[in-house]
Amino acid sequence: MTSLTCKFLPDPKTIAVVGCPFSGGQPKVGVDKGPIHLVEAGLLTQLKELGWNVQFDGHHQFEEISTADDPPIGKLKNPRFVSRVTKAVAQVVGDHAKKGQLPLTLGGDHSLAMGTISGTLDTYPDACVVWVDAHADINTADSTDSGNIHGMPVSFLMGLGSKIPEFGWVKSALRPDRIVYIGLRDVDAGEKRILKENDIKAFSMHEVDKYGIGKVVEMALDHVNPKRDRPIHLSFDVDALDPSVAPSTGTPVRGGLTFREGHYICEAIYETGLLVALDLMEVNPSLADEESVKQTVTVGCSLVRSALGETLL
Ligand SMILES: NC(=[NH2+])NCCC[C@H](N)C(=O)O
Ligand SMILES: [Mn+2]
Ligand SMILES: [Mn+2]
Repeated sequence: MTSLTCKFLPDPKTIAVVGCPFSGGQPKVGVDKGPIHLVEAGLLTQLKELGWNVQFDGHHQFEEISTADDPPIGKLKNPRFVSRVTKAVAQVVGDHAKKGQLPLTLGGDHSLAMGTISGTLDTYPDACVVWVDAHADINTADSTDSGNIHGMPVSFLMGLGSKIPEFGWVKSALRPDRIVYIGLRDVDAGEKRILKENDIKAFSMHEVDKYGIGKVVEMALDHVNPKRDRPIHLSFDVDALDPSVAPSTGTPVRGGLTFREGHYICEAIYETGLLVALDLMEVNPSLADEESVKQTVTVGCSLVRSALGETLL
């Protein structure tokens, strides 16, 4: 058994698995089945084998807070449902973090990160976020074309754009200099402007090609965590990986991270000993054939293991 290094967590080191079968932040059915497939693939046992105490309260049921009457607010789709679900997730993640546990949130679509990161920052105001994704997910209510809220959680967390009363519970707790992106390659024109205006650090696939993943992760951490003393929230959208590696996801974009580049990021974050929360989002087992689903779920489990202490040697 390995000895787990996580400076902010008391012994026994405990993971609280937060299963979030939720798809309201985007239009494709099936992403709500992601967490069920990840757990059924044996993820909880795999984490126990790494030496973690694993607590799983079952998948959260959000049906009771869904609402039949949820017309768009401006362009935003399912705004009330997304707000209620992410608010509940913020509470659960925050409660686990305050108990000294490491919340592992299994999505579900990436709008859930509005909740997970709120819960983290509520517990660790000094935390920084490493966001691994093909997309920046920083559209505002004004800049979005699609109206899909999974493309907007970062702007909501920063308090950018027009205020939507329904999301009034979200504090503007995320500072632009406390997030760094890795893997971007499909960023909307409005998002590019928002990233520039707010001076947000991003390492796109161009930088991954240019410097290599080792250097990129080092530069990313130098930016958000120069003294390596802040807690880290890692939010991993599986579509950061190339579609040849993780095909079953709602918005695949070619030219993504290789299998090893994705795992390297997770390993390097674990090695800091500063990880306090982890999201794995956007696994959609209803898209693609059976073999591709299995491949995507398997790679999702192994990314999580890498971020939680699995080493190659
Ligand atoms: N979490 C994701 N997969 N996000 C994709 C977002 C795509 C696009 N930028 C949008 O705002 O609709
Ligand atoms: Mn994405
Ligand atoms: Mn995303």
